[in-house]
Amino acid sequence: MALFLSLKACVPFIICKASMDNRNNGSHVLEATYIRRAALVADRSAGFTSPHPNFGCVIATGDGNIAGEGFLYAQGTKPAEVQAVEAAGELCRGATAYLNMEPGDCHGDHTAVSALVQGGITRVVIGMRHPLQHLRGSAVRALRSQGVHVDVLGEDLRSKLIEEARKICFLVNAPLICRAASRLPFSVLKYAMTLDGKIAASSGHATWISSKQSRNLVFELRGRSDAVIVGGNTVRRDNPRLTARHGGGHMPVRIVMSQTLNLPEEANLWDMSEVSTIVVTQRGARRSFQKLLASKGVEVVEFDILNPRDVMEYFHDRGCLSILWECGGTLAASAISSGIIHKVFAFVAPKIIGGKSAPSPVGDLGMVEMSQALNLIDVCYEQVGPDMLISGFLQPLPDMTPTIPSVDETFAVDPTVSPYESSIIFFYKTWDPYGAFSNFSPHPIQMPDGSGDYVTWLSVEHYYQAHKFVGVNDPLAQKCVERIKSAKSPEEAARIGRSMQRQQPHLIRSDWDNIKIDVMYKALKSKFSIYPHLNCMLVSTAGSVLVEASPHDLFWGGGRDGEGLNYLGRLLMQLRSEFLGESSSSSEISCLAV
Ligand SMILES: NC(=O)C1=CN([C@@H]2O[C@H](COP(=O)(O)OP(=O)(O)OC[C@H]3O[C@@H](n4cnc5c(N)ncnc54)[C@H](OP(=O)(O)O)[C@@H]3O)[C@@H](O)[C@H]2O)C=CC1
Ligand SMILES: Nc1c(N[C@@H]2O[C@H](COP(=O)(O)O)[C@@H](O)[C@H]2O)[nH]c(=O)[nH]c1=O
Repeated sequence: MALFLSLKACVPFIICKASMDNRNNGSHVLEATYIRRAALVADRSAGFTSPHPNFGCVIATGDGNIAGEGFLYAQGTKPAEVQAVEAAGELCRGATAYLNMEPGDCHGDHTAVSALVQGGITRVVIGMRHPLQHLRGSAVRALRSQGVHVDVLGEDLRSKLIEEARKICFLVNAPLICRAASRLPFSVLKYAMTLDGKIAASSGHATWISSKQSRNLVFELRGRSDAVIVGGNTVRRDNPRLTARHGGGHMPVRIVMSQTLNLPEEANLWDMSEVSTIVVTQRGARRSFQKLLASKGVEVVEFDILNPRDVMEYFHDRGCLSILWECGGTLAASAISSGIIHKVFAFVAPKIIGGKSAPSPVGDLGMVEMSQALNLIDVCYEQVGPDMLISGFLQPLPDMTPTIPSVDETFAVDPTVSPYESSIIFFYKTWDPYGAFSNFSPHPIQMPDGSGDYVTWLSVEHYYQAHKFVGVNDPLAQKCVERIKSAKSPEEAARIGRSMQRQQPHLIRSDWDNIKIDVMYKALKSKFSIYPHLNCMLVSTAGSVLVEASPHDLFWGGGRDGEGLNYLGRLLMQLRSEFLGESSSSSEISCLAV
């Protein structure tokens, strides 16, 4: 089938036994191979069951053999991980489990996690985190807390091969990702056209443009969808059945969009014996015809203004993950203009029909220059019988990588940030728009000293640097504290602190690595509590990810390419959350500690 074909093109069918050496040579051959396989395995239920989150699990032993596999057949059936562990039996001990997606602990019972832990799996490699916010990160945390080593692609493992494998994981769960990110079902526009770009002759006759092989593939595409949708004119012209005759099991619901309800009284789509049909229409349209449809068992849903976006939002709320649009060019143009089409499958038949008025796949989009054309992304070309299938995305799948690399989830630190949040506020130099977030900003703070008296520090940086040496029983360390405290500028304080740390590492307090986050947190809390305008500025960024754009500080900053841990940004987000009254317990602070 089409999506499947695209996957097949990317994934070797026969996964060879890969040697363990591959794992250590940095190229991630083994990880990429087995994750791709897990994604393919995850895809096996497609067409048989209603679209659902696709999970696959592959268990590989230390010598590179596959010991067990499993996939989630349908919601509510045995999890992929449980099946794979059962299949692998004793071979699970010390083995690695490859999962295309983080298990979704929907019911709080951690079935998948428990199966892996009890089976004796010591390492889990995960293709992508769960896209649903309330499940995201939960299984990763649970596995790690039980001593299982977890590597998430794109976070803990990065390379070209890993990127390609991740992409396949995204493809396998594209509908879920879209649904989670946009609250719309994943919409695929499919059409068959002649080589001269017509979807019918000028008479409207269209059977058939594409070959039998292509049409069989369309049945499979339908089987992978929750619903197939056409416009009123296609019903009038083609009298389609829109059933999935692919020998699978799943049949999509059929949806007709018609404003006028000027539809035939007898039509294949009103035959509800195999599968049901829903007609969506404009409020008040042809009430008598609505009654006729109702008498045949066809559900009619009225919209105030019938447009593709409202219809898709409605079907999202009815639980649809994926919709196949098989309409003509009029409705296709309207759907594309509304921005709800994610992917296109175009079957191009080597035929020429001509005809000035013969319809084309997409009607008017209001574009006048080629520079306005929509460019497809991740385009695949596959030959299907005599036809060529060209597929690609009209909009990129939302990136599931945490916006900042995280030991834990940003969301856990600050619930105002959505995992799909694209808005990032970078700060670094004090003169930048959000420069006041920098520790070098000239905002003195008052902090209690050892005896509880409040002492003024010229900046957060002064306080932080000095505390590397506070409490160390050495006169030189005490001298360092004084020197840093009286440094004229934050830069000077940083310079003294860093050079003393390099030159005299024995002067650094022994617990520094454990307490440095807490030291910074206290200083920041003071700064953003003392200055109301700073507090307002911080709170005003709610919902955005804060990243200290330091290219070289990979602990406090985000690094040049996002490789830094961005602890300063995280602490600020945590503080922001606290100021906003969001719950943020002290345990969250300690969970930030590396
Ligand atoms: N080769 C192929 O892949 C395909 C070919 N075809 C061919 O295409 C031709 C029909 O194309 P076309 O007329 O474009 O048919 P469409 O399937 O695009 O139907 C258009 C109709 O959709 C309804 N509609 C409801 N809401 C909207 C909206 N917001 N925007 C636009 N339309 C809306 C209207 O129905 P109403 O008038 O009832 O209110 C409108 O007339 C036929 O000849 C058919 O054989 C069709 C599908 C696929
Ligand atoms: N003509 C044409 C297609 N047309 C689409 O298929 C519908 C008919 O489906 P069914 O009645 O179930 O066989 C029709 O209304 C239109 O949506 N599809 C294709 O793959 N290739 C073709 O050449």
